[in-house]
Amino acid sequence: MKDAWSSDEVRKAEEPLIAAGEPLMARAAYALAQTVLREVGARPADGRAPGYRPGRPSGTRLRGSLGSDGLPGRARARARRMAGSRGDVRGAQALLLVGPGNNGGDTLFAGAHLARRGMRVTAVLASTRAHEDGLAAFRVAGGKVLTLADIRVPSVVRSALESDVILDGLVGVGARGALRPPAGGLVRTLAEARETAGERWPYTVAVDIPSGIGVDDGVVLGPVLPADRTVTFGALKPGLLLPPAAHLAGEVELIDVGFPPVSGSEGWGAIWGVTTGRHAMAGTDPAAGRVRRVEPADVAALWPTPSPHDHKYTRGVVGVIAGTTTYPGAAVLATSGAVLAGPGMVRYLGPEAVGSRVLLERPEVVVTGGRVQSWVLGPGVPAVDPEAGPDGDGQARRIFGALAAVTGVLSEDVTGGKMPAVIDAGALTMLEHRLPAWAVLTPHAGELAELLQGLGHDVDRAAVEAQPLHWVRTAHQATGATVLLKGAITVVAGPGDAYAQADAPAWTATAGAGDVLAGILGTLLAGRSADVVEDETLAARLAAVAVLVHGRAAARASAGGPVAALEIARAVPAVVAELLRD
Ligand SMILES: NC(=O)C1=CN([C@@H]2O[C@H](COP(=O)(O)OP(=O)(O)OC[C@H]3O[C@@H](n4cnc5c(N)ncnc54)[C@H](O)[C@@H]3O)[C@@H](O)[C@H]2O)[C@@H](O)CC1
Ligand SMILES: Nc1ncnc2c1ncn2[C@@H]1O[C@H](COP(=O)(O)OP(=O)(O)O)[C@@H](O)[C@H]1O
Ligand SMILES: [K+]
Repeated sequence: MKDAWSSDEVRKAEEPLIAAGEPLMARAAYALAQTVLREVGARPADGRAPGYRPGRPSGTRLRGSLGSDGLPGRARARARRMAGSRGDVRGAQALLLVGPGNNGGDTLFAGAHLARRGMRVTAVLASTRAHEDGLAAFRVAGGKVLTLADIRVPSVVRSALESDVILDGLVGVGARGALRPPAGGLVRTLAEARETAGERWPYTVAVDIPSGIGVDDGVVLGPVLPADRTVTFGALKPGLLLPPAAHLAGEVELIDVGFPPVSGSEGWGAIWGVTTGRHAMAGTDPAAGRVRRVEPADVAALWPTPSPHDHKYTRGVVGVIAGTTTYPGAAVLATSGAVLAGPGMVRYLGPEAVGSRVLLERPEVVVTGGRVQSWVLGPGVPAVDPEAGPDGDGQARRIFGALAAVTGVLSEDVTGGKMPAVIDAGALTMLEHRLPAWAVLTPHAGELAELLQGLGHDVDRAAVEAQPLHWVRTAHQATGATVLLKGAITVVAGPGDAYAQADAPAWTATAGAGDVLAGILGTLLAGRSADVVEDETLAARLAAVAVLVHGRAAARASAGGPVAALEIARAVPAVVAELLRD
């Protein structure tokens, strides 16, 4: 599990370490410089750093821990390797964008390392203030210092285009709001120049965060220079995991500067004396949990893996109400996703003609009613038209019945107990009662905007995409349900922690992929139905696991090319097997 720390949390972690005289900035700057030396040293003969591809997906890679001398272990090993190819970086050019705070300080100290290794390094100070010791060290090492006030933006752009690498050290966790002038104007112009330059633009490294992103909520309120790599210190920040900001961070490299290790809420509680697992944090709601990302290594502990004592009914039965005679494909895709994620059984409820098509693809599906341990409601079922009333071959009527069980309107004697559910597509327009956290809404941005409009919020698709965490949390609070907002980075929030998953290739944006996801999640909820009802934070975690498995299945089926939704479902068993084995 990857955990992001809010800017306040980072400060609280730094305070005692700084008070104890730990050289945090020296470690940060050293590791940053090693990264730059590695990237510049590996550049091809044409002078461009490798790996720059506009729009390539972001990922997160963790660095090694600190060595006994307080320096990051792997970075040290790299430094020795670099010594053999020292000439590689000599004469290469670096441009530093330097702000007034410690983020600028990190950048100046890193620039001093680069200059000592023979690089030609220029720092552009965006403010009248700069980190004094950093500036002194940079000057002593032979770095050239310019101020934005003296040289003006067009000359910085020219200098950028002549450089091999740019370091963005304007603001870090001390940032508040969009970048203000003159830094804002500089970054806007550089971002435009990058668009024009394409592949000719130098390798760009963001120091701690890309300056201008919302550190704690991932919003992008103004200009940001997209980075190829972000070297972040101590802990990940929510804005490096959350859309839209995470799309601007490139590859994220986490440098251990000596913060205490944290794994999950327990470790966190131990550090801060918090025992509830809930804590003031990132994002917009101080009562909400942290921002996290489920990783492949987390899946085995959460996946409902059968034991020798199980039979099909103990493993969980998924009930799918999806598809109509007009949209039969969604029924095939949702049941396929459910079956191939490995439940005890899948029941399908719907028009006979659709059931027959489901059976052609998946003969394992049972097309009669009966007890289920989770519902998958709505894929391929049209939105309810208030004028015309329920329709869709009786699917809306069936969904209203299932929702009555999920919301607790029907007595448990009738329903057989509390019932988790995936509520997708047309079923999102049929919500009449408050939902439990073990009901998971799975809208895309347009559907979430419509849902929120129905709840009285003035919001459209673009607004949801601009502030996904905020609106997902708002929808959770308004409905009670766990909410999963689908996208290139899928955001999930329920009671407690939120999750931001970036597992799928862009080819996944294809009709029917969401239906498969609904089926996979249905199987997870059925397999762990008792647990999700017991622990109201579990549905969000399982939803994040479903997104991870779905994304990896899409990547496997795509193999870098186009992918059809049914092929995503077909790739699920191999992906799950691999995740359970590792
Ligand atoms: N505290 C420490 O010892 C360490 C801090 N570290 C670095 O220090 C950074 C935090 O440093 P600071 O707290 O000094 O803050 P920053 O350097 O992130 O930024 C604060 C400065 O930027 C200005 N600023 C804030 N918002 C702005 C905006 N929207 N537009 C333009 N200017 C804006 C502020 O007026 C202030 O002068 C981290 O991100 C990290 O890079 C690292 O060196 C690790 C150790
Ligand atoms: N740019 C993208 N990159 C990766 N995955 C994406 C992207 N856009 C959408 N997705 C994923 O594709 C799926 C599309 O689902 P959805 O919009 O519900 O389509 P449908 O209703 O046709 O099944 C979701 O899992 C979503 O997270
Ligand atoms: K920065």
